[in-house]
Formats: sequence, structure tokens, C-alpha cells
Amino acid sequence: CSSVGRYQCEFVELEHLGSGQFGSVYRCLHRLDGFLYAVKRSKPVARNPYAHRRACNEVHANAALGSQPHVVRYFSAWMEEERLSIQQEYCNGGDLAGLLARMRRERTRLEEPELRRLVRHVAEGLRSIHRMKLAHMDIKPDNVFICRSKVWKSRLRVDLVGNGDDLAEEIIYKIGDLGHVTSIVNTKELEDEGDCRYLSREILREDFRDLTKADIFAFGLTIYEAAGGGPLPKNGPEWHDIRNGNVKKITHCSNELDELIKIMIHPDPEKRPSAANLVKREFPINQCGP
Ligand SMILES: Cn1cc(CCO)c2c3c(c(-c4ccccc4Cl)cc21)C(=O)NC3=O
Repeated sequence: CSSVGRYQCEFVELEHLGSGQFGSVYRCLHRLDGFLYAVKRSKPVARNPYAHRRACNEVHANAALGSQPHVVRYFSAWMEEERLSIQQEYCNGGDLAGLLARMRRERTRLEEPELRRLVRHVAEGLRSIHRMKLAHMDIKPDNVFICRSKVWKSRLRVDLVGNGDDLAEEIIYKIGDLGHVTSIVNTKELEDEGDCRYLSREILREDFRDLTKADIFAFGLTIYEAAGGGPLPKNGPEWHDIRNGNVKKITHCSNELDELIKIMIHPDPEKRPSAANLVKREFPINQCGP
């Protein structure tokens, strides 16, 4: 392995998963353990102190979080040829943005039980991030990844998505991309806010008193979009309308879910529920039918 870098030495690159200003992500097979991973390879960060600091920040946040059931798991990171490579859990179900785009094309939508599962899983993931005194700062459908696994149907588990045969599918949502993670204690280094479609007004006004509530705001708009409320404005009067708490009622949603979205995007961050509160008050799955 001395002649090639660690990436070529340890992994077989199977598929290009995506590219962005950050770099590129590949689905890779680890030669030794035989598992699939998502490996992100950044652009060279050498002469770009800002990119270098962000890369280190992302690795620190991943390492601090360890493995949480609803945060995409981090395995390893290394530098080679001035690029940062980060090895993450591969989520085989795509991301929520892709799922919503497909549903818009197929004119289908996430029904209430599925929306409640999404709320529960992402709330648990956010709670584990906030417990570490960190804020994600870029919650949006693109950063919610889906893991699908086949499980034996058991009559005790009502939350499985099954059909006739014995095998059912378990769907788990996980928060990924910790590239914007910020300490909620010393918020001075909050340089670039996340995606403006999910950005709360107080962050735009540089009020960083409670960054966790900015995550709750973005999470609220993510649920609103998953429920069929999108696409969200990037700016203009509709953008401000939403920040004044005006979102249209989602027809097929229960009032309970509609009220939840409204309180999560409340203009006053203190009125928004915490992630822990969302997990606790979360309606158990059996309350909303099969
Ligand atoms: C574009 N893209 C597509 C996927 C596969 C979804 O089925 C993907 C993943 C990740 C990431 C990712 C995001 C941010 C930082 C590091 C990584 Cl590996 C990006 C991904 C990641 O951490 N885990 C993924 O599955």
C-alpha cells in the first residue's frame, strides 16, 4: 500500500454518489471488512484555511458524536494529497430530498405514520447532537439519509412497512453531513449559515443565543416539505411570510402534526420545542393507525 494512497489501498470505488462545493462522495467497498461505506473526498484544503478549519470541525463533530442510532455513523478520517477523506456509514435508501423529488414526480406523498416516524427519528438524532452542546446548522431533506433493512415480520412491531410475505422492511432516518456543526457555547466561529430555504430569521440577524432552536426551525420546514408543503422559497415575500409563522395547512395531515410544524417554526425561538421535548411528546406510533 506504500505506492498508492490509503483510499486506493483500503477501498474499491463502486459508484459516484454526488459532488458539491465540498468535494465528492463515493460508495466504496472496504477490501478488508467487506462492508460498503460512503467516503467523501474533499478538494485540496492546503491553501484554504477556511476549508481546512471546516474539514477539521466536521471530523471533530463526528468523533464527538460517536455512534448514535439516528446520526450517520462516522468510521475514520485521514489526509492524503492535501485532501481530507472521511469514511461514513453507507445509507442504502438515498436521502430524503431524493425521496421527496420522486414522490412529487409520482404524485404520491408520505402518509401520516411515515411522517411521524421521520419526526421521531430526526428528533432523536437532533437530541443526541444538542446533548453534546453542538448544533447541526444545516438540517434539510438533503442531509436526512435513509437506511432500509429487511427484517422478519413480527406481529409485535407495528412500525414495519410490510406486504404479504414474512419479510418486512424497516426504514430508519439518520441525520448526516456534520460539515456545518457549531458549538452552541462559543458561537463566534459561525461563519456561513446553512441553506437559506431552511434558515431561521434570528440567525440571519446574527442572534446566536440558542442555535439549537435554529435546528428545530429547519427541522420544522423539513417536515413541512416532507408533508407536501414545498418547494420552499430562497428569499422574497414568501420567505418572510414563513418566518412570520404563516405556512399553509397541509390538507391530509392531522391537526396535531399541523400544530407541531407551526410551533417548530415559531418566529420566537423560545416558543419552539426542544429536540428532547419532541422525542418525549412524540405520539407513540400506535396512536395513528396500522
Ligand atoms: C451524496 N450522498 C449520497 C449518499 C448515499 C445515500 O443513499 C451519501 C451518504 C453520505 C454522504 C456524506 C455527506 C456529508 C459528509 C460525508 C458524507 Cl459520506 C453523502 C451521500 C453519508 O455519510 N452516508 C451516505 O450514505
